[in-house]
Amino acid sequence: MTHSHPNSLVFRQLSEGVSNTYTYILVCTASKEAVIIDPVLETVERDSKLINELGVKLLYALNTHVHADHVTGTGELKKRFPLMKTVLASKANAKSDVQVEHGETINFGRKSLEVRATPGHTNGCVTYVLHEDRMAFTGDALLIRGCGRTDFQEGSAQTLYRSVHQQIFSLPDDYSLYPAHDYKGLTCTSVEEERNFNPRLTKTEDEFIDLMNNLNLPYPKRIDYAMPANMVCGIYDLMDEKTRKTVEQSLNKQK
Ligand SMILES: N[C@@H](CCC(=O)N[C@@H](CSS)C(=O)NCC(=O)O)C(=O)O
Repeated sequence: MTHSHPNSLVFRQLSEGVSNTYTYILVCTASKEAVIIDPVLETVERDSKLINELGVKLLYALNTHVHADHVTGTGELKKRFPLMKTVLASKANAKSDVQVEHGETINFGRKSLEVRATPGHTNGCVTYVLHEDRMAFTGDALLIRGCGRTDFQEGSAQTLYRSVHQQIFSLPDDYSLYPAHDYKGLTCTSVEEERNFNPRLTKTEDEFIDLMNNLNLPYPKRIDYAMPANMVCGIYDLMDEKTRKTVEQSLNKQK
């Protein structure tokens, strides 16, 4: 891994094409300590290879929330990097090594991610803010020109609207925003762009609630096994037998 400045960051945005999920790897170059955000089960092999090639020490695998559309890669990553800790918000009421609260930080080397609670898509959704590099990882709370749906997993349009306005749009204009998904090939946005051009979040709160309550989206195809699997961070040994078998079958089908 090459780097020019002791405080610099190595940053990788990785995509998974079936669920259109983005995974992020962040490395503090001074210490070579790293975190991964929202890894996906199907791409664990690829991500592990990259982590090894970069020669870094993976400290944490952070899930921005309990995903409903894909199985997290954190369980399989833990087998490959046994010292790594899984992280979820305590509000997710799930099993993880570390449970974070609003206002806490996750530290790797000289870098520090601030945890901001951004519920609404789910109760346990958080946004991770890396102030020194002017970046935030918004999970499904804020998507590029969109936002996470609010019709299951304790979703609430009013809560989401307030989360985005109070916790994400309150960041400086030039902060780059990285979502957990994009369905149109876009990769990154900024606070200023979303404050001006997000077709949902520029509406009034009442208009937003009305719009979100009438999206009528089909349920994610994998929700029935992805949610219970993600409630235990994708760790096979902690899954009930039916969930574990379904996860294994779905993985084998894709090989
Ligand atoms: N078709 C996909 C699910 C697509 C979907 O519902 N995406 C979620 C985020 S993952 S739960 C979402 O919030 N979308 C917002 C929107 O406006 O579409 C599947 O079957 O997995």
